Amino acid sequence: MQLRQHPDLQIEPITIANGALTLIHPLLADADAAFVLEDLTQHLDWRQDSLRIQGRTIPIPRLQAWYGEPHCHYAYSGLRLNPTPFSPLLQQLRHIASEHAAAKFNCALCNLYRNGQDSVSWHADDEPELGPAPIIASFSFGATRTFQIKPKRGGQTLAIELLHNSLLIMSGDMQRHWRHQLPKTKAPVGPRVNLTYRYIPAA
Ligand SMILES: O=C(O)CCC(=O)C(=O)O
Ligand SMILES: [Fe+2]
Repeated sequence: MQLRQHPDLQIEPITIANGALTLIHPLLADADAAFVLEDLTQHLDWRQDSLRIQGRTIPIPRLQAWYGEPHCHYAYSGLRLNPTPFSPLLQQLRHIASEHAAAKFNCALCNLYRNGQDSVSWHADDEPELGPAPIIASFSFGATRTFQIKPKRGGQTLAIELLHNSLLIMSGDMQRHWRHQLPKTKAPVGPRVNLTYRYIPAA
């Protein structure tokens, strides 16, 4: 299936100091976005990973999957993930991400937030293998969740609502100067799929 762009696609630059953020919504034609949500929820290689913290094994509060080219090993908080090759659908989304971000991508970290108790805590995607100023293209499908960012050196937290069928592009010095998180919520929310496309050069 060939994904179609939404006829009312809007591109909104979000001004922040020391970094760049662009939010695109609505991204895909409504029926295509519904198909993508269903397909990714059903068919990605979702895994429950755990972290070892002070000798204890803690399941991370979301399911994850790691896709990309064979050299794209990804070390994340003590996990080392081997990539699954992109499916045709993930290839198409990679292409859409590349067009909007004017950048190439060769891997994608996928997150499934099953409900409001799933989350990702404060971090920056500043691993050395991503380079000094990584461009990250982050798709959202499913439940609306709040994405928060705050400057590493302290200051106010900003909140951005990530709606179904949106694409958030983080670039410039964003990962160097800011952290981000997706907090838990007590509100009753359904599942949300997030895909973050990244680029890791071959060694
Ligand atoms: O779910 C999101 O919108 C953010 C995910 C994220 O920050 C990450 O995977 O690095
Ligand atoms: Fe992140």
